Amino acid sequence: MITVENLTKTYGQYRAVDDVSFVCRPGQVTGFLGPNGAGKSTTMRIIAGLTPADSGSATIGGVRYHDIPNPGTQVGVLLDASAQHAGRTGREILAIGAQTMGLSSSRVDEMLELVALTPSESKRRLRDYSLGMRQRLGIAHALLGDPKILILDEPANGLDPAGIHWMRSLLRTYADRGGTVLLSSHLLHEVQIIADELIVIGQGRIVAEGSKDELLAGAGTLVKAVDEQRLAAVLSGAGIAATPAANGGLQADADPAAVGRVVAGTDVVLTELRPADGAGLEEMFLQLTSDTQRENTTIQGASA
Ligand SMILES: Nc1ncnc2c1ncn2[C@@H]1O[C@H](COP(=O)(O)OP(=O)(O)OP(=O)(O)O)[C@@H](O)[C@H]1O
Repeated sequence: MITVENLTKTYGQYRAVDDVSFVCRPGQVTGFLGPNGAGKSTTMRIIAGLTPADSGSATIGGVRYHDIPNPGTQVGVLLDASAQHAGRTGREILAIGAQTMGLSSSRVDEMLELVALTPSESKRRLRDYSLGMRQRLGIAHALLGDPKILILDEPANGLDPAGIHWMRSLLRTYADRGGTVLLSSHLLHEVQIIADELIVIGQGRIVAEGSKDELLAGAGTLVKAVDEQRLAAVLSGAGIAATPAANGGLQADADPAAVGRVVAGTDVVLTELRPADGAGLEEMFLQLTSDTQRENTTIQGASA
């Protein structure tokens, strides 16, 4: 379990992390979302003992990162996939990691296989790796010591669609086996698929947190019909507010069952009816992290 309590970090006059508190639990993937400069990396660096906080605390299993014996066997960290010696080969980087953690060298081959880096790729120098290959190597490095906790900053960055799919199943399996994952990303859709819990940060402050289902529950319904004007009229007649959705159709301010019930007794022919999840997260992200939202009230999910 990762516990962050009232964490604050200031650079000069600028408060990069402002009284941030959250918990990441075993068996769950916690998505850490926020726009550029929101304070995600700084928070993760503090948790991983790389940046000192001004105040507050960050512990892993109740212990500060620096106080964990052989930390790589407890916590896997990937903050910057390029932050390795560029002249070393992928295999050398993993071998040094294994040696430092006192692991058998067979672990290196296991990890290379896990992240699908071929023997010939593993002999190339890091400077010749693509970003996606660096991410794969970084994930291999984070998993080397078989830790129960993973802290990953933008791990999907640079991965191709197959790579993103691969990472998603890897992290899902890891969490389902009881692992704790804290993962930051700009890829809202990706986080939406992968995460159980969401933490949204804007200008150093947490603006929303809770289970994904709770946070998206209020997103309403995406509904499309052959005749959308007629649909809009029917919804409006039933007292359901609806606005045009970004990719066609209407976003109705009611759950799908309520919308379906209203439409069922009319001549409106629906072509789509579903929870407006995708649009919901993006809307929420933009709304909660816009420049004017610094003083916004935190939205708390019940199970946070
Ligand atoms: N060492 C530093 N010195 C001065 N300012 C810093 C330092 N590190 C981070 N900051 C500032 O703190 C703020 C938060 O940065 P941080 O890297 O944590 O954001 P982020 O949410 O990870 O952003 P991104 O998504 O762009 O990576 C930014 O305004 C950044 O400029």
